[in-house]
Amino acid sequence: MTDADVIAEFRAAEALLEGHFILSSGLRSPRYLQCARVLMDPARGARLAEALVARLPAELRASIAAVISPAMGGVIAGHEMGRALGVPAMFLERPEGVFELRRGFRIEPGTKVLMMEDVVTTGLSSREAIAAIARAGGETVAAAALVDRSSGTADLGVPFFPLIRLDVPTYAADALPPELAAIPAIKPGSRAA
Ligand SMILES: O=P(O)(O)OC[C@H]1O[C@H](OP(=O)(O)OP(=O)(O)O)[C@H](O)[C@@H]1O
Ligand SMILES: O=C(O)c1cc(=O)[nH]c(=O)[nH]1
Ligand SMILES: [Mg+2]
Repeated sequence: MTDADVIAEFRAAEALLEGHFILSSGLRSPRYLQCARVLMDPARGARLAEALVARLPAELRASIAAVISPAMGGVIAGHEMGRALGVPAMFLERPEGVFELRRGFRIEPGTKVLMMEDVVTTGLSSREAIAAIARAGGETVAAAALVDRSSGTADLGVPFFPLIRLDVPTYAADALPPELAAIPAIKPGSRAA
């Protein structure tokens, strides 16, 4: 799957949003990749996950025993990666503010895990998820995401395999360009402000 194919999937899902968005990090952006709209079509989600799995080096792919993803955005993406890899898929939640495995999800000590995100902007959520996997006893051998919009700045501390890298502007809240400042801001994600 080429970058143009991936963008066509996002476009077909009406997932390339324009406006004024408050991101998980608090940064502002005129563009938002709404992966939930991409993944609302299970066949599309499966196609994208299979394309991403095909990009993983064979040795790495064979080593992955579980996929763990941070809720909410990572849940369906991680589930589709679990299906494509043929391994269990679990997710992390943060009802107390810190990611943890709940719902009876558990892993054996040393389990080799792929951490799957929908979108990486600053990489903070991914790093928090990887730390939670370590607390649960797992070893994150790689990270993956549908979209890396960090412009190469996100350091996750493990090999990182995004399906597509997109250069999308972000701004500090106190440094907005006038055209963005003129539009009311919305916050689509679930991280507490
Ligand atoms: O790389 P970062 O700067 O951390 O940003 C990316 C994160 O932001 C979004 O989640 P959000 O916290 O908005 O919540 P959600 O997954 O519930 O939508 C997205 O799903 C990633 O987890
Ligand atoms: O950084 C984020 O919070 C973010 C950006 C984006 O484009 N899409 C998304 O779901 N989250
Ligand atoms: Mg998220």
